[in-house]
Amino acid sequence: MKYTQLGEKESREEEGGGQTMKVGYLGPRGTFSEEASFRFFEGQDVTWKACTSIPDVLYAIQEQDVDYGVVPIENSIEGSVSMTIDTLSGNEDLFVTAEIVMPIEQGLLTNPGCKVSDIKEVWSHPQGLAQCRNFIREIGAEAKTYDSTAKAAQEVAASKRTDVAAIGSSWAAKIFGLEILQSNLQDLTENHTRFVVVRKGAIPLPESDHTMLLVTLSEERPGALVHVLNIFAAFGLNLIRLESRPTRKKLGTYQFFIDVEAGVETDDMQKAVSVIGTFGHQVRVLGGYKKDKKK
Ligand SMILES: O=C(O)C(=O)C[C@]1(C(=O)O)C=C[C@@H](O)C=C1
Repeated sequence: MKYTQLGEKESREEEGGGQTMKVGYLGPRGTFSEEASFRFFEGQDVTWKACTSIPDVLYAIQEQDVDYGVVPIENSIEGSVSMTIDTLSGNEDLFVTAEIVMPIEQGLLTNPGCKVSDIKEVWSHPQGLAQCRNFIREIGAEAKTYDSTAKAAQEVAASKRTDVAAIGSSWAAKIFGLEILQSNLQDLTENHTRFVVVRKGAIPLPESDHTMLLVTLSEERPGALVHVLNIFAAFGLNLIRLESRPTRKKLGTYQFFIDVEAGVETDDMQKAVSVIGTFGHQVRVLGGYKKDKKK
């Protein structure tokens, strides 16, 4: 039996399936999240739900309004998308099943008849603004945040103003009838965002080759984190990401997001999780994925 990247058996017909999947993403139409979702679910029978914010995508999964959600988790220029990792860590039911890596090209989107020198404000998602910090400073514009790059584009179009611009995708420009005054605005040409596909409840992920964990140390003492890291090392497990985030319970206390280069189902991975647990540390498997090598 073959499994999909979502951990489901590939042949739905065999099980009398064939039903449409409902997938949520950050809307409105024209976001990078929409493009990532379309790429990942290409060729599958999907009904789409455009949500108004990243947490809304994750809440829609939790409330079973959608079967899957696609959310950005990390950008090569700006780092983690904290809204995603904090909502994931706060909701025990959410489970990561796949990864999508996509190049991000930010454009300056305006109503027709606009010049760069006219622009007083640029509107975008905080990640879009952060990726283009140098450009915004150079033109001396004020930055205004929106829930998504496409929402900003929609608002620029609705305003009909010629002294504001959105930062977003060429796809959003097309949808909202905007001009692309300048392309590739991001501070560095290498600009990739990692998205994850999330569902409610854990499932087997036999094809995964990476595991995402959330570790909370049993106590704050010298060497506690090193102790956990040594357990991974003892099982020969390579860590590709280690990030601390506030627990949001008490100032100065942290939890650790760890990506391990091993499938969720592998023996070493399961043993490492269990050994870490026996020392009183909390380990939650946030999910797993097959590395997206399309980058
Ligand atoms: O606003 C969008 O278009 C999104 O899909 C969100 C998002 C993000 O949060 O990182 C996705 C990719 C880009 O990095 C910029 C914005």
